[in-house]
Formats: sequence, structure tokens, C-alpha cells
Amino acid sequence: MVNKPLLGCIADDFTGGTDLASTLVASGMRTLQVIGVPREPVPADIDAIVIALKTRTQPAGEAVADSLAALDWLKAAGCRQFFFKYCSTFDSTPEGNIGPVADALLAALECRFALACPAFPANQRTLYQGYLFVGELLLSESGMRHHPLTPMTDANLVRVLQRQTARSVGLVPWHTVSRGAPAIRAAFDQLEQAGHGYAIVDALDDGHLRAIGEAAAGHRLITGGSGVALGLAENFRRAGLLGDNRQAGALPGLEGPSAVLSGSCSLATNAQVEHWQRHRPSFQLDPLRLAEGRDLVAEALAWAAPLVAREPVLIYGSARPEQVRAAQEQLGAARAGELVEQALSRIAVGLRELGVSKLVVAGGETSGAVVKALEVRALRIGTLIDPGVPWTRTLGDRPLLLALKSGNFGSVDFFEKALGRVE
Ligand SMILES: Nc1ncnc2c1ncn2[C@@H]1O[C@H](COP(=O)(O)OP(=O)(O)O)[C@@H](O)[C@H]1O
Ligand SMILES: O=C(O)[C@@H](O)C(=O)COP(=O)(O)O
Repeated sequence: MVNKPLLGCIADDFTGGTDLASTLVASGMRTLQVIGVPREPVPADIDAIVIALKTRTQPAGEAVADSLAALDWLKAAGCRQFFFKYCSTFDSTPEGNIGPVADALLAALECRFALACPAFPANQRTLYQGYLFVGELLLSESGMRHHPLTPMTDANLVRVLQRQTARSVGLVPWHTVSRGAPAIRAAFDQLEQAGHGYAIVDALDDGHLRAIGEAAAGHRLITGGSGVALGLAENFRRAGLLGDNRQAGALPGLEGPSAVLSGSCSLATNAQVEHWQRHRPSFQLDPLRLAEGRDLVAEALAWAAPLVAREPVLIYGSARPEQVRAAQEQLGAARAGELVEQALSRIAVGLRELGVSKLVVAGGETSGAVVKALEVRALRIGTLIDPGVPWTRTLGDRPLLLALKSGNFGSVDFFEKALGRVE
């Protein structure tokens, strides 16, 4: 086996990183997730590296610069293929950042074409005729239309991506995808020859995603959700580059109390918060009160201190769309979001001082902020709690078990289920 990693991945947020890493682990690739471009040497004998960035909602120029720095590192590490991971709900604004980052990666790799497929059927994201569905709803009719930072109001991804790039965007529709890898490969070639820079690719089930992955074996850059990574390990195996070393994914446990921090305002997370509140203690952070200068961080920690030794606690900013709107009207979306992220980050640090060693964090931006505040540099990936969300264990001193949950993922009892697996 080679010592250089085969696949180099750049994730635009941290929950997205663990989602992708868990897919690669399950398909037999030894995968390390690092937070930002690594500053120290990474362990040898890694098949895939996921560099998790926080570029989804940065200004586009900064997102491009950070992604190119990650690409440079991955190229220098010897990776053969590169993966730009974005959200299965294509979270972005009209300015980006999916288009600008993908454009920059293509240019840096001297390529003219990449596929774009966020489908994740296990989490009910499917693509049909270029339209993204969340369950039975179009993306634009799903809870994503109310996202605090990246509201998605158009389900046609050819249109959405076209607004973000000067390269032309084509479509590989379902009837081609269902004919398997050779037909998909031929469609990619035709689109590239016709001058298209991207192909949105339909996918309704994991079989489609595996076929798309197989068709992309020769692509230098793949862009998409974690679903389209399902078939990539098999390409490396076919080429004799990867063994069949399926990882158990079991992580050594940790003693100590646990807690949940939630900054996601998605439908799924709001339901999980309500479920928790039926039987367990919780503390709410209101961005309007944070903006008035009230020290809710100290209040939350003072509230949690006597409790955590006995039972897990939830501290949350999560709110319904009307409350989020009220806060955003007064503070602006970015400031409201930042206030909650900063408060939850400081609370995470405070909880660790209280001995908490197991943390569930809900929300991609929120996870990014928390993981940065905890100065986590790398994560080992463990077993799945629900599709797209594994337990992870931080590397380095003072290890923590972290479950970074995408806002939209997980069953209604996710928080209890996650903690039940490590207690
Ligand atoms: N009550 C609130 N009002 C306004 N914004 C909020 C509130 N609670 C949380 N937020 C912000 O909403 C954003 C949610 O994004 P994120 O953490 O990525 O969740 P998701 O995974 O659901 O996208 C964060 O920036 C968070 O700080
Ligand atoms: O692809 C996905 O849906 C997730 O992996 C993801 O990117 C999560 O983002 P958030 O919803 O912001 O947590």
C-alpha cells in the first residue's frame, strides 16, 4: 500500500467534514479530519484527509484563499484526487461560495470540468432534473428557505450554480444516470467538449451515487455532498491502490460528564431541542439579550456547574423562524449569528473546565466556532450515530469526544441517542 493519501478533501464546514469523513471510513478508507490546514505532521498510513474549513459563509475572496491554501497542502501531501465538500442542501448565497471556490480549485488543478452533486438519499436529499428535493419537498419549500445565513429559495441547482460562476453549468439527468457509469462518463465527456465547466448530476439512490463515483474515477476534482463519495474507495481498490481495510471506527471512551450545545435553527434541530426539553434541563441564549451586554455565558455556566456532574445539560440559541427574524431585524443576520456562536464557544471552553469530556454540537457554523475555541486540531472518526453524524475523538492533549451534527440531520431523539452511545 502507498503511504501517501489518495484522496484530499476540502470541506466548507466542520459538520460537513465529519459527514464526509464518516462516509470514507465506512467505505474502507483510513481517514483523518484536520481542522484548517495542518501545521504539524499528520499520521502516516492515511488513505484520505479531510481539511475542514469554515468557508461556507465567509466573504467569497477569503473562502477562495483558504480553499486554495488547503489544496496546496493536499497536493504537496501527494493526493491523487481532490474533493470539494459542500452541503447536501447546497447552502450558499447568490455570490457563492460554491461557484467561486470550485472555479478556483479547477483553475489551480488546470482542469476544465467537474461534476456537482449534493444528493444524500440516506438523509432524503435527492436530485431530479436538476431540482433538489428534501424529502418530498423542493429545497425552496423546505425549512432551508428560512436558514439564518444561507436561505435557499431556488431548488433548480443548474440555475443556482450558474449564478455563482462564469463557467457554463450543464445537467446529467436521471435517465442517463440510471444507465450506469459508462453512460454517465460519456455524458461528462460530451458536456466538457461542449464547453460546460460543471455538470449538476441527478441522483435518487445510493446506486446512482456509486455509479457517478465510478464514472468520475479519472476526475481530478469532484464536488458535492458526502453521498457522491460513496463510490470513490472502490475506484482506488480497482486500481490496486487501496486494500480492504474496513475500519471498525471504535473510539476509546472517556470518563466525565456530557453536554449538548445547539446553535442550529433548522426544523430538525428545533424538534430535537424540544424533545430534549421534555425530560432534561436546558438553558436558552437570546441574541437580543447578548447584544444588550448581558453576560449569558457566565449565567449559563453558573447554571450548568451544579447540574453536569449529575446529568447532561443542553445550552442553545436555536429558535423558531419568527424569533430568528426578530433578532435579525434588530441586529442583522451576521451579528445575531456571531453573538450566539461566540457565546456557545465560550460556554464550550467553560464546560471543559467543568470537566465535560463529551459534547454534542448542533449546527455547522456553530460547530466551526466551538471547535476553534476548543483549539481542536484533528479528529479521529468513530461510529455513526445517524446518517452523516459520527462520534469523533480529538487528537492531542485533553481529548474530547465530539459529535458535530449538521443542523438538518438526526432523528428527533438524536441528542439522547448520541449521549447514550458514549455513557
Ligand atoms: N436565536 C437566534 N437568532 C439568530 N441567529 C441564531 C439564533 N440562534 C442561532 N443562530 C445562528 O444561526 C446560525 C445557524 O447556522 P449553523 O450553526 O450552521 O446551523 P445549521 O447546521 O442548521 O446550518 C449560526 O450562525 C447561529 O449562531
Ligand atoms: O451535507 C450536509 O448536509 C452536511 O454534511 C453539511 O454540510 C452540514 O451543514 P450544516 O447544515 O450547516 O450543519
